[in-house]
Amino acid sequence: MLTVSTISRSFGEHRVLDDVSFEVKPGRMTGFLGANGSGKTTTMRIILGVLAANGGTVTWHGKPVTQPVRQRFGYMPEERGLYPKMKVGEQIAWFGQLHGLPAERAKSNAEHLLEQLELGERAGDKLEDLSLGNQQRAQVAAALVHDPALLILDEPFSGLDPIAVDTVLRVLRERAASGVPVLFSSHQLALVERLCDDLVILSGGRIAASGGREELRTRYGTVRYELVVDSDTGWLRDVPGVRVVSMDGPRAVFELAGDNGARTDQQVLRAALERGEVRGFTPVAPSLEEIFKEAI
Ligand SMILES: Nc1ncnc2c1ncn2[C@@H]1O[C@H](COP(=O)(O)OP(=O)(O)OP(=O)(O)O)[C@@H](O)[C@H]1O
Repeated sequence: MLTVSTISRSFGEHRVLDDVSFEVKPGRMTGFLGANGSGKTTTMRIILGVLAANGGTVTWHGKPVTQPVRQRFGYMPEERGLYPKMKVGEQIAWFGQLHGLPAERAKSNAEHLLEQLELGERAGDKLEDLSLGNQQRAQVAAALVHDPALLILDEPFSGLDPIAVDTVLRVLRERAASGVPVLFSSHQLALVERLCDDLVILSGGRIAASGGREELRTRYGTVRYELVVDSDTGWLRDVPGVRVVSMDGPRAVFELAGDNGARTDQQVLRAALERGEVRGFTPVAPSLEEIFKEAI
């Protein structure tokens, strides 16, 4: 497990990170969210030792992160760092060797990864001859080629089409399932919602929220209910304590005012049944977008 404890960092007078603590757990995909400039990349650089913290610690399985430990981390930086003129396959294998793999193993890992990322046929091409999306897949391969014990990925899905997102996602999930903690930043909330187990949300350099996705759903965001009846739902507007979010004939989405929702939702259901047939009555969990807006 990676543990970030009370790290802080300033650039001049600007305090960019303030008392940031969170964990990245084995076998889990952790989404790292925050508005532009909230400090995600700075945090990742500190984890990787590219940048020093002004205070706080980063530990791996409870011990300080030393250079040999860091060598086993996989990092996809924000500023993509592959060589445009070098052939993709050779380049990925070379990155494996840089991280300490023997040449043969680096080569076979590179071949396997490029196949998995559906880039196998482009292994002999120069990086600059690939489309931007395919270059991005090659970046993912470079971060994974040495079978890292931890993965830190800065915006791995930006600029990928939906098919490529699924391909990269499959590869990352496989690594997570084998026990590797994965931390990735993204601005694509719908995507994060679909694929992460845990979330860390930064706001202005501080932790705004962190924890399991489902746990955050119950902690943040207001539960809504969807009611579907045979006739019209217009009467809902006159029920005290009910705030209608949207209404379309027989279908309405509403929230309950106050914290006594458990009883009141049943009262609304009974009121609906008194008026006729009820076809659906379902709590609607808040979306990650709602959680994000509420947390920051
Ligand atoms: N080397 C630096 N010198 C001065 N300021 C810096 C430096 N690196 C980062 N910053 C500042 O720190 C703040 C946080 O930047 P950071 O790149 O960590 O944010 P981010 O959450 O990754 O943003 P984005 O989502 O836009 O990538 C920004 O205000 C940025 O300008």
